[in-house]
Amino acid sequence: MEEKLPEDLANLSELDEKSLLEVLTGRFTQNLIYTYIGDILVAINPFKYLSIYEKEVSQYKCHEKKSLPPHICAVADRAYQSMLGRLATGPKNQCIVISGESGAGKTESTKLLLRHIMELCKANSQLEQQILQVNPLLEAFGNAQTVMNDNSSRFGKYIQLRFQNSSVKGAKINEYLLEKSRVVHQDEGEQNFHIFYFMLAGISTEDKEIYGLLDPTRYRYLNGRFGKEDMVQAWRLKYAEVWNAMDMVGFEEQEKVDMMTILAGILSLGNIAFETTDSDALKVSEASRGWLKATAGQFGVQEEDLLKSLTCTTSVTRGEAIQRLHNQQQAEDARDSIAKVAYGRVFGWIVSKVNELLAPKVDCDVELNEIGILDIFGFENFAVNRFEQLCINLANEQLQYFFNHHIFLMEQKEYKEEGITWETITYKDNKPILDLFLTKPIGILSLLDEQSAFPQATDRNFVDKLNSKFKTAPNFEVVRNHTPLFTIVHYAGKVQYNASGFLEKNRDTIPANIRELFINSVTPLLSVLFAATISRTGTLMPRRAKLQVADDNFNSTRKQSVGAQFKRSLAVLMEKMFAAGPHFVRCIKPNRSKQPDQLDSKLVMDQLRYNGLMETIRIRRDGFSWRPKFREFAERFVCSLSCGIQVCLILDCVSCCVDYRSRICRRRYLALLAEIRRQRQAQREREEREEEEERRRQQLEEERRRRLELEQENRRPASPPVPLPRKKKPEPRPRSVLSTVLKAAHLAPVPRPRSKLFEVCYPVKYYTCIYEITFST
Ligand SMILES: Nc1ncnc2c1ncn2[C@@H]1O[C@H](COP(=O)(O)OP(=O)(O)OP(=O)(O)O)[C@@H](O)[C@H]1O
Repeated sequence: MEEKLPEDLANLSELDEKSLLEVLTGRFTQNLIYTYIGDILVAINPFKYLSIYEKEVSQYKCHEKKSLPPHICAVADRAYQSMLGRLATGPKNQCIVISGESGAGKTESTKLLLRHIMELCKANSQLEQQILQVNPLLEAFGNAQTVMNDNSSRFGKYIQLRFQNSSVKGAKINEYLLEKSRVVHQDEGEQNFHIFYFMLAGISTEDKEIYGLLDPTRYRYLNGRFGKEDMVQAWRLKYAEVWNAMDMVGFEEQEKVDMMTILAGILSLGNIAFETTDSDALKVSEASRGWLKATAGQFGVQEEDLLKSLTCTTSVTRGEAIQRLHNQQQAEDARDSIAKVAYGRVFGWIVSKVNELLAPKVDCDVELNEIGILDIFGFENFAVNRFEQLCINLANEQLQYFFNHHIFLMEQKEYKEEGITWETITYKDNKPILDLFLTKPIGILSLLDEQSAFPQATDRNFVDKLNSKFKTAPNFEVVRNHTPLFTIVHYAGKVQYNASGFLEKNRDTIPANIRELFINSVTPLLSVLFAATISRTGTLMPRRAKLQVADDNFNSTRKQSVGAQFKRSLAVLMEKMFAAGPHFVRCIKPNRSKQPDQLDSKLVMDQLRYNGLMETIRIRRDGFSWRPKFREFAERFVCSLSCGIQVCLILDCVSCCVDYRSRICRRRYLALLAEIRRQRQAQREREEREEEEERRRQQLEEERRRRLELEQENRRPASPPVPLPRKKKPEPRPRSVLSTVLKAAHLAPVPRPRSKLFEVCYPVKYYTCIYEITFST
């Protein structure tokens, strides 16, 4: 019989790495890939089909956490119910953060979450189908085969699902940092973006001719390699799926044709090679003359203009156009940067089209709640780490900070507020690393921007600046080398960065002559893409092209650097996430060879360690890891009392710490009652005093009136009048009994609309639950 292993690591009796691994390995062997740490889900990638996503997932609907085995659908259910306000009160918007290294299963988890949320809101309308079906399109253009993962997302995404009450009304996709450099270069064992292979495999012979496509092995940007027949067959099916998705998203025929033509143009462009002549001039090699002609045709521009934009740069200084001839390296860089920009813009445009389609069609005054799902690249540490890795690792630092904030800071703050004796848990606070990156004016990104603004500055200058500013910083290490290297000690380990190309990638400018060339292209989509502006967060904003000349605003407005755009987009993302109720899924990769039923203990332990999961287990184990639903909790522990004011107070009695908690609870409750009684007694006494004084005043008034009458009758001069006692100013009343009581009990009132029967509900934050006290008078 199979051993019953704990479903929640917070319940482990022994907390050491050995027992932790034993439980995870044991569960993995039994195909139990999901395990809880309190309310956090750990998911180990099975690398094989499991039948746990079939009919039984329908049980994960308003389910009690303890009644069903841990599952990704439980996270979807919890987020959905919280968004509807059916669980403990808190922010209505929810966010699910999925993290893990490449190939750990983030994207699969995202798809499962989306699918289950659609299931929960009984989605079968067109919109819900569209939300699920845009995935193949995004994956085709944004994913690629890497050594870590055959279907690796080469961009980060935050999907915001928007709901009106329980039904989904729209969605928005925010994309982050598409790895554009993959278009022109892939490391050994890796491929270009899927779409190139899908297109070459799936396109008909007739269309191949129309788009000017040749044998796939002839393209340098594909490393001259293509797939075996079974692979090609799978790509063919994928191509049909992408084409369907484009129809469904609402791409016009012309747009689809243009898109394919641009992709074909990118492939041809990659084959243009340059050589120097005897006179040191640069020219396109004889062998690639045909490729130049093909590219110009596919991009809808003149061949000579394309050649000029590759071999020289034109800049305008004081009204005078100055031409600078490129050397061979510069011409190759210009070629590659056109390919990267064109591809990046096609991708940005697809995302904007998808967002247009999925935008909520409701009045703007309708309040929509949101569930956001963040699927973003994991921490990266390669043999050579470049600008892209720096940005990716910065994003991961930011996410780790968000995780720490919720799991350690907020949790321990709450215990402190509740007066629970608590041994502080130390954890790796990565705020200093974030400061190292983001502080103005001397954070790494600010210094990079500063150097990028100097045309003469080099990557070496940038690293020298870093060395001089941060040589004593604890998370920075100077590397003495002729290549511009530096090391950052990240939360997940040391990463050495090679700064070659940092300034150019950060500037990411398109020379004005290239932009002008493409704006004037006869391929309408290309023209729109190059006329588009880029928002401060790096989002492409397509607009109608000006067909004659590039508009000068582009050059005059200060373009944001890639680093600044990324920093801003992270800040916007964090703002949204900090305002939402968080849910965490930590994906773990069991082995590097992507094999089922194999678990490499060291690899798993490393991931647990750098994700901070050991500390998380401790805090969840020693703390209050179980946060029951309000209804579930109320059914078990409700008690009702009444005494003049009806007080319905629901007390917390979770099995652990029961005595301690109930004593504290009772003490507070008695103090609350005593305060109510004291206030009422004081009020009664005050009213009695006021009544007595009023009676005395009326008596004196009566006496005085009678004396005056008597004096008038006797026609004698009146004696001096008896002064009337002054009407006393009423004693200041307390604001109200309730407000004083609530103040004494440290509670905050929540205003509710007044009704005939005055009723106010007060949320009482107590340990890990939110309760309601209802006072009715
Ligand atoms: N729950 C699962 N069941 C079966 N297979 C899975 C599951 N999760 C992941 N896989 C397998 O692992 C592969 C990698 O997963 P996925 O693409 O989700 O990783 P990732 O963390 O998103 O990686 P990257 O950061 O590179 O995009 C999938 O293509 C799939 O084959």
